[in-house]
Amino acid sequence: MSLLKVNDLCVGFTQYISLLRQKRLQVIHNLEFAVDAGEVVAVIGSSGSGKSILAHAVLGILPSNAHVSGNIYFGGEELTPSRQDKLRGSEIALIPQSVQYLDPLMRVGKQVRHSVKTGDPVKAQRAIFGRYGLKAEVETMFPFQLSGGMARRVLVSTATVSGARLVIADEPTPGLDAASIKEALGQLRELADQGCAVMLITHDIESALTISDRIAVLYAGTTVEIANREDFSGKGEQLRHPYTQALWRALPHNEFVPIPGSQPLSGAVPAGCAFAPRCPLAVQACMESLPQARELRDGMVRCIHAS
Ligand SMILES: Nc1ncnc2c1ncn2[C@@H]1O[C@H](COP(=O)(O)OP(=O)(O)OP(=O)(O)O)[C@@H](O)[C@H]1O
Ligand code: NI
Repeated sequence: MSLLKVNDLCVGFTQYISLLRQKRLQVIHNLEFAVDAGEVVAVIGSSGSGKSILAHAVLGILPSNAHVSGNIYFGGEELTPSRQDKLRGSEIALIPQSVQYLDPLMRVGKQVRHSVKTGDPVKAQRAIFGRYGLKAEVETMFPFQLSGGMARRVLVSTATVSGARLVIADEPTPGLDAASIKEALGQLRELADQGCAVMLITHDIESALTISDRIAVLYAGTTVEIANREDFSGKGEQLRHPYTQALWRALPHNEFVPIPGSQPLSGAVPAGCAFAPRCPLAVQACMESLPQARELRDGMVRCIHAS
């Protein structure tokens, strides 16, 4: 049983076109995701594919005009809004994308202590700073006094001291140099090795592959494939979906061939398989209905051609 399981998730936003007219913008539909204790599962997909919205749906921090359907289970039980409120910041922690999430007016030691749920907060904060190589004087600093790398370590410390069972890292590496990327990813892998479930949201497939056990590939708001790390090898013959194969081939160290066309915008996603207009394998049936999610070779795929 997975610690976190997301089944058939749909998220839409109500938008007002005029004072009296409103419409529903569907940004996630029929999305599947799961992560277990001890695993890192990456969520990859291009900008606008719904990665952050998935994270926010799990955390229960979507804006009030969002409509959510489908099922989210945590520890085998339905993750209701009241459970989300209870578990967020304790059993479920977010490592946010930006260091701007730190309170600019509060000393960072104090911020980290706020997340400690059991035991002595000062002791816990000092121990975690020590583990992440933050010197004793850092606890009295304000966020603006920290380097980018130090600020990120403070964010990871905050998630770690909370004793979370599920850590969601939303784009933890953009703009970092190679050494810092390696460090940030290494910290996530370490959390998983200590028994956490880690959901790693990223654009960067190559980095994701260095630490992830499995990869969920999002396209236009739905999961098109869940693959194992080893499936990303050679020419991508083991990959199940034409989009994942195209992403793999587009990497600089592979064939470096771009995928023609672009991902449809929310609200303009075609019926059927959203990738069909760009897919070399597309046939009439692909345009007609969304392919069922099916298990294939110890993974999942939504494509009628996959075998
Ligand atoms: N509050 C909102 N109201 C309406 N649409 C929204 C809202 N928040 C996000 N969206 C739309 O939902 C879609 C998915 O957004 P999301 O932020 O999850 O993408 P993402 O995959 O995280 O992209 P990125 O890689 O750029 O962070 C986008 O088309 C976005 O414009
Ligand atoms: Ni995002």
